[in-house]
Formats: sequence, structure tokens, C-alpha cells
Amino acid sequence: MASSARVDLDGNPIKPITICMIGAGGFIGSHLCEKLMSETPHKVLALDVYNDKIKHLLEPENAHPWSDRIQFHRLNIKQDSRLEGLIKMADLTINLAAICTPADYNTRPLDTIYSNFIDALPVVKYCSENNKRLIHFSTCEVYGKTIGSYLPKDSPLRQDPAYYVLKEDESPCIFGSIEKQRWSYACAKQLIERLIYAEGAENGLEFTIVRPFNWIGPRMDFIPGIDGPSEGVPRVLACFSNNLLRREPLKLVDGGQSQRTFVYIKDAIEAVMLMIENPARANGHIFNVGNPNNEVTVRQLGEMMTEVYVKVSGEPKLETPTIDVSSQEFYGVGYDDSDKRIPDMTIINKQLGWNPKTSLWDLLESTLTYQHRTYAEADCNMESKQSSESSKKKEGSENESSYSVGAIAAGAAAGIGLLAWGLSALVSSAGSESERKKKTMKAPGKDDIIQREEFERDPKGYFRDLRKN
Ligand SMILES: NC(=O)c1ccc[n+]([C@@H]2O[C@H](COP(=O)([O-])OP(=O)(O)OC[C@H]3O[C@@H](n4cnc5c(N)ncnc54)[C@H](O)[C@@H]3O)[C@@H](O)[C@H]2O)c1
Ligand SMILES: O=c1ccn([C@@H]2O[C@H](COP(=O)(O)OP(=O)(O)O[C@H]3OC[C@@H](O)[C@H](O)[C@H]3O)[C@@H](O)[C@H]2O)c(=O)[nH]1
Repeated sequence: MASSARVDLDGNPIKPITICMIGAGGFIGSHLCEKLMSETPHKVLALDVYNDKIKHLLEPENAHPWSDRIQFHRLNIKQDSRLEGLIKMADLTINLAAICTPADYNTRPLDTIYSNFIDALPVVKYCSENNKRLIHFSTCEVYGKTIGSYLPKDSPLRQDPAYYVLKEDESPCIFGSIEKQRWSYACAKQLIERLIYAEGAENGLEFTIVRPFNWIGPRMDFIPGIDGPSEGVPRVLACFSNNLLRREPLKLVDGGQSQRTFVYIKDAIEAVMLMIENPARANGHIFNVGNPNNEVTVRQLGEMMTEVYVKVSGEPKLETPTIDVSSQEFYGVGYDDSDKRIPDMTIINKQLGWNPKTSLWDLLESTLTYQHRTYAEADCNMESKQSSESSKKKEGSENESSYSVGAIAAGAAAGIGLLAWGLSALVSSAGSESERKKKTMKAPGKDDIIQREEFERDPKGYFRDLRKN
């Protein structure tokens, strides 16, 4: 709860501030808004084109104690004259807005570069010109590939941390060639980091740069065909969750040999809170935020998610839980990959005393419990759902639902209601099992059919419009 006795790391009282949060409606933004509303007295001007993931914080009927501390502004920072005014109204700007799904980097490189560099330019400029503090979200991808990856495969130096641990103030940024368009995102993020750093050096901009290392948890991305386009490719957590929900084998790109460290979103949000409330310790710094103890190959991640999902869903494991796919087949031409990402924690430890807490198993357990509760009902309508548990659910609801079983688009139409309901229900803990069924399995009326036709004609536009409403 908000309290006036809160103190910073140096024992000074923390004054309530106003934060202009750009991209507040996304995965990280939604968790940050939740934390700021429930545990601090700060105000948030929440800017985004979508607000589905923070609707539960905004709805006046919920009469939250924080209703007067969060204000949503639906705007696209590409073209909105309100941006500078909103930055001026705030003490601090946090910029999260970006295209940040790897499937886009090589297929929509222009959008990726514009989103991560060009669109962020006015934000930096307005902060600098108006003497406003900026926390900018960059990425661990700015490190690119490790030095070790260029050593011969059998070189013993590959085992030496000096060749793979990623340090903010020492490690180089190593990207592939220009035709490997995967690096469009990392390169745009690197250039905006350099610009912010230069604004700090030449014009005194007070900035902090965050480099997230694979933050994961509830509300990350979307499940294709349920609350996002069926042809969309989200980040790996949502890809694997989708496969598990549909009882399909998990797809391991190029054998799943790449390594990642995953950190629980709730741990990572603690680090951001420390940055917000300790400006003297955070300004002028670039921070890795990750969990070096949670390293796995993507194959191991898939195996662990499969085990955890068996536990939380009660559904048996598939005979073939994973299959290999080539990166070209999965992502298209121009894809490339980071081999290994271990964050060095020295700077964040020294400046903010932050350490991650949650093990990979525990964070997957809470995340997959959320995914199962939120999406499993919509999943009843999917073709590949074959377990006896789900057959029972289908039988029980056959009279109510005439959606064609297996049509993913139909599953999507059913799932939309579920998502809107599911997110708020999980937060408010409202809604009985029977209410859930009624909401998710209702028979389609004329509007549902029109919705489905719209969805099939233009899935991206459909979700865009849906989110607008
Ligand atoms: N999640 C991670 O592990 C991770 C890792 C590295 C970097 N990051 C960075 O953190 C930031 C947030 O990531 P996320 O995981 O929450 O992504 P997200 O896609 O869930 O959130 C980004 C939000 O920005 C909004 N947005 C995009 N362009 C906009 C525009 N022009 N105007 C207004 N709003 C716009 C989107 O609608 C979305 O809600 C991004 O900058 C990303 O590059 C995240
Ligand atoms: O279904 C899938 C999806 C992904 N993968 C693999 O899983 C790994 C992780 O993929 P993610 O989609 O989570 O994305 P990456 O870790 O490569 O990049 C992410 O890192 C940090 C952020 O800047 C971005 O959110 C994103 O670029 C990659 O090796 C990818 O090829 C699969 O093997 N199967």
C-alpha cells in the first residue's frame, strides 16, 4: 500500500512523483503499473496504443484506491502532438515502446528500426530539452553474439567466463552481417543507447538505460489465434505455451541449442522500482537486469516447460514433446541468433543492491498456471486438443457452442472474451467456474459470426480494432 514513510536506499524519504510511461500497455508496462499502483503513491500517465493488459487497473467500477493516480492516454508516439506535453507534466519518463519480437526483426526490418530508433528520438529530445529524467528500455541483444562463439568449437577458452559473460562497461556489441536482418533491432537499440549516452555527456540529460535479459511471466505477448493473430509468432515463452495448450510438439529452432538466462518479471520489476526511487544511484548508468543462475538451452527450456505443464494441467506428456525446425522455416530469411546470454551483475549489485530470487522452475510454474487458467477454456475449441479431460469439457458444452471445433479462427473469437475476462478475473479473483464457462463457451450470435468473418479477412486489423474498442 502507498505509505508516506517510504525511504530510498540511502534512508531519505521518497517523494511521490508523476511518471510518463510510454508502452505502459505492454507486458513489462502492465507489471510496472500494477506495482506502482499497489505499493507506491506515485502517479502514472500511461501511454500506449492498447490497454487490454492494464484494463483491470483502469476500470472505474472496480473503485480502486489508485483510481486518481493512473490515467490512460491512447496515443501512438509516431504521430501525436500530445507527447511533449505529457512528458512535461511528469518528473520521469519511462520508455518501453518498441517492436520487440524476433519474428519481426528480419521480416519487418524497417518497422523495427523506426520503432526502436526513429520513434524514440522525440522522447529523448523532449526529456533533454525539458530537463526531465529518462529511463529507457534497451535490450541484452545489444551485446549480440559472444566473443567465445567465434572461437574454434573445441577451444577450452569457450569455458572461460571472460569470453561469454556480458558486462555493460566492457563487452563489445557483435552483430552479424547486414543481410542477417535479425540484427536490425539490436542495432537500432544500440544507436538509441549511444544517443542517450551522448545527450547525457553533452547536454546533461539524466538517464538510466535498462538491458533486460529475457524477462518472462504472465501476460507476455499473446497466444496465436486466441488473443493475437493466428499467423503471429510471439517470443519463446508464448510460442511454447501455445504448443502446450494445443497439445502440439514444441518447435526447437535449429535444434534449440542457443542458451538464455530467464528472469521472473516480478523480480525484474523490483530492479526497475529501485531505479525509479534511487535516481542518484541510477542516473548515468546502464544496467543488465537478468538472472545468471537461470541459464538453459532452449531445448532444456522446452523440456522443463513440458514437465511443469504436466504438473499444472494434469494432462499427460505427448509421445513426441518436441520437434526440430530450421530457423529459415520458422523465422524466414535473415534470421540469426544470440548464442549465449549471461548478464554480469556487478554494476546493478553495487549501485542498487538488487539480486533476482526466483528459480526457473518456480517462475515457470506460476507462469504456466496462469497460462492454463487463462487460456485452457478457449483451447477447448482447438482441433488438436485430444486429452480425455478436454473431451469431457467439449461434450459438456456441445449444446451451448456451435463454433466449428478446430477452426482456429473460431477459437480466437471465443478466446477474445476469455482474455478480456481472464486477465481481470485473475487479478480480482472474481468469477466462478460456471461463470467462466458461460462467458467462454456461449453460442455464437450474429455479432460473433461477423467478428469471425472480420478476423479471417484481416486478423491483424481485427485485433487492432478490437483492442481500440
Ligand atoms: N520482455 C523482455 O524480456 C525484454 C527483453 C529485452 C528488451 N525489452 C524491451 O523492453 C521494452 C518493453 O518490452 P515488453 O516485453 O513489455 O514488450 P511489449 O510489446 O509487451 O510492450 C511494448 C508496448 O509498447 C507499445 N508501443 C509500441 N509502439 C508504440 C507506439 N508507437 N506508440 C505507443 N505505444 C507503442 C505496444 O503497444 C506495447 O504495448 C521494449 O523496449 C523491449 O525492447 C524487453
Ligand atoms: O517456438 C520457438 C520460439 C523461439 N525459439 C528460440 O528460442 C530462443 C529465444 O527466443 P525469443 O523469442 O524469446 O527471443 P530472443 O531471446 O532471441 O530475443 C529476445 O530477447 C530480448 C528482447 O530484446 C526481445 O524480447 C527479444 O529480441 C531463440 O533461440 C529462438 O530461436 C524456439 O526454439 N522455438
